[in-house]
Amino acid sequence: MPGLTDHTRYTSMQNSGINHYDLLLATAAQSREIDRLTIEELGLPGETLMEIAGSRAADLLKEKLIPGDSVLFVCGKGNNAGDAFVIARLLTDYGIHAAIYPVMGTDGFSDDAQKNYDRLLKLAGISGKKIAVWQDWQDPSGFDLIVDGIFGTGIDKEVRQPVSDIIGKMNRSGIPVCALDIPSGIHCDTGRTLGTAVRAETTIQFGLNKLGCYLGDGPDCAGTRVLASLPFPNRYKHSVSVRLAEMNREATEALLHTPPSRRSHKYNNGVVHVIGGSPGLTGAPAYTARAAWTLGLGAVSLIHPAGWQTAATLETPSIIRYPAGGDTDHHFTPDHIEQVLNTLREKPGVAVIGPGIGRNEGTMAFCREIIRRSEGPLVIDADALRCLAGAGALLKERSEKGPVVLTPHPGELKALTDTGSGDDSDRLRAAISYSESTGATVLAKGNPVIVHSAEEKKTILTPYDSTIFARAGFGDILAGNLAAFLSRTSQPSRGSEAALVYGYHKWNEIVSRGKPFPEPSDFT
Ligand SMILES: NC(=O)C1=CN([C@@H]2O[C@H](COP(=O)(O)OP(=O)(O)OC[C@H]3O[C@@H](n4cnc5c(N)ncnc54)[C@H](O)[C@@H]3O)[C@@H](O)[C@H]2O)[C@@H](O)CC1
Ligand SMILES: Nc1ncnc2c1ncn2[C@@H]1O[C@H](COP(=O)(O)OP(=O)(O)O)[C@@H](O)[C@H]1O
Ligand SMILES: [K+]
Repeated sequence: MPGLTDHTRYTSMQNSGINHYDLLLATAAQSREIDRLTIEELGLPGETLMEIAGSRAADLLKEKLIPGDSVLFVCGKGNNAGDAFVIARLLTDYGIHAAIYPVMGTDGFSDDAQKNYDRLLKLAGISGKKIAVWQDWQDPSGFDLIVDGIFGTGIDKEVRQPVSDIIGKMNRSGIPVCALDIPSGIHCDTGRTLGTAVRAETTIQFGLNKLGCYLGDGPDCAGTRVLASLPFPNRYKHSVSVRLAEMNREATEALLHTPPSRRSHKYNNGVVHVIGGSPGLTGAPAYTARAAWTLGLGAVSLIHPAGWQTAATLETPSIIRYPAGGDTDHHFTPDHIEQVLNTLREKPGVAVIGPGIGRNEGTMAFCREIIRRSEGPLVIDADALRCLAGAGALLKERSEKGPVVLTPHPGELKALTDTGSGDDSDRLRAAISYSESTGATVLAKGNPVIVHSAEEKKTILTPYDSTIFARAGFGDILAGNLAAFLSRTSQPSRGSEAALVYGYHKWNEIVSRGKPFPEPSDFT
């Protein structure tokens, strides 16, 4: 068999006909509760769900396997093993040579796993097909695929011997692994490795995407992620509040063509003001302003300390400059507050504060006052985020006046929220709790990017590798793009999602034009 190396089918399955529910990312408890409701309230037996899950997965695998191929099923004792037994039965009937390795023995299977183990052996009996049941690990060379049915969402402690040893052998075998639901050893809620974890080429998730396949070690261990649908009523999925960003380019760009609305509030939506700059950091606010301008706004202004005027590399004459203070002012200080607030009031729009602004003490005091006294949509980026340490109350008050989006990278998020180790799961928790306590939307940069809007009670994760943007200047571009999108929508999470998705498609467009490593200036 050719192996599961051709990912196009999986990828296209993931991208085609996406509906909102296919983007949800569930925790283990949410998965269990949705299972429970479907079984107990709707009355669809768990055994039926397992049959559907197994048959969806078998159909996917049949596209990659031909009769005569050999598949090793490595199984635990829970329902994840039950799924594997269903697949083994269906593939055996299709002409695959199956071997089963129950790594923890054959006693104590869950009820549904036991039923399907018995059915598998019965099928072998009635059809005269031989199914090898391994007692110990054997040399797997000669197998075309290993199916990982050891642990699914039910893992609750570190993987120990002998299972950890077997996982190591699976990983070193060189044979492609297809994980069922989640790679065994990955925690469903955090993506953390519980001692050791399967490294799969493909992961077939059942019913709902699993949060752990998108956080921490999850993406590396899961490989290509596929969703096989189960008949869980959508009504039961409403408890899941985390989802993937919708990578729809057309819808994203259409938002840019939404005319500045004269909706509820008085702000002119076609205007962005960028407040930033300090010695040595003149490029950052220029990038931000240009990134906003290229998205078709009515007006973009750059408000900067007057002292660095001559050093600025702006190159876009349409961007209006507002030098603050006099020629000897190289940093923003509290002396500039009234002048800057007057500029913001003259032409209401979206303000971005922070690119290249520096961390000088006077500048921090300036930032706090601008944040406190400005009105309307506000993006707080880069060093301006540092002025918020211990100023949650200020932010809370400000968020009541208009949407505020913070764009911390992991270091800034840590400083803001005092989180622990700072892995993805910590970032997720920190972004949600800081947003909830302050009312601001948090766009936590990193891989994945995590957006949480307290106002909309939504959390969004990027589904692509965002490390492509880990080059100096892309944070500034994102801040400008974000401000432009916020000028077109009153929903901060929608504006944030759109800015991220826009950047991703723009990146691919530049790469497809023959430039392998796009740079920030390509976005302006
Ligand atoms: N019930 C349902 O409606 C469905 C469940 N499905 C499958 O069921 C899976 C969840 O099944 P389960 O809840 O039975 O859990 P798992 O199959 O993930 O396995 C949990 C079992 O392993 C044991 N265990 C957990 N951590 C361990 C460790 N570190 N070392 C040794 N043993 C450990 C537990 O005590 C339990 O017996 C899903 O991931 C999915 O694959 C699917 O069949 C779809 C439908
Ligand atoms: N379109 C995008 N999609 C996903 N992530 C993005 C995008 N644009 C920027 N980023 C994130 O922003 C980070 C860069 O911002 P930052 O670390 O503040 O750097 P800088 O200030 O040097 O520009 C990237 O590592 C990435 O996490
Ligand atoms: K698994």
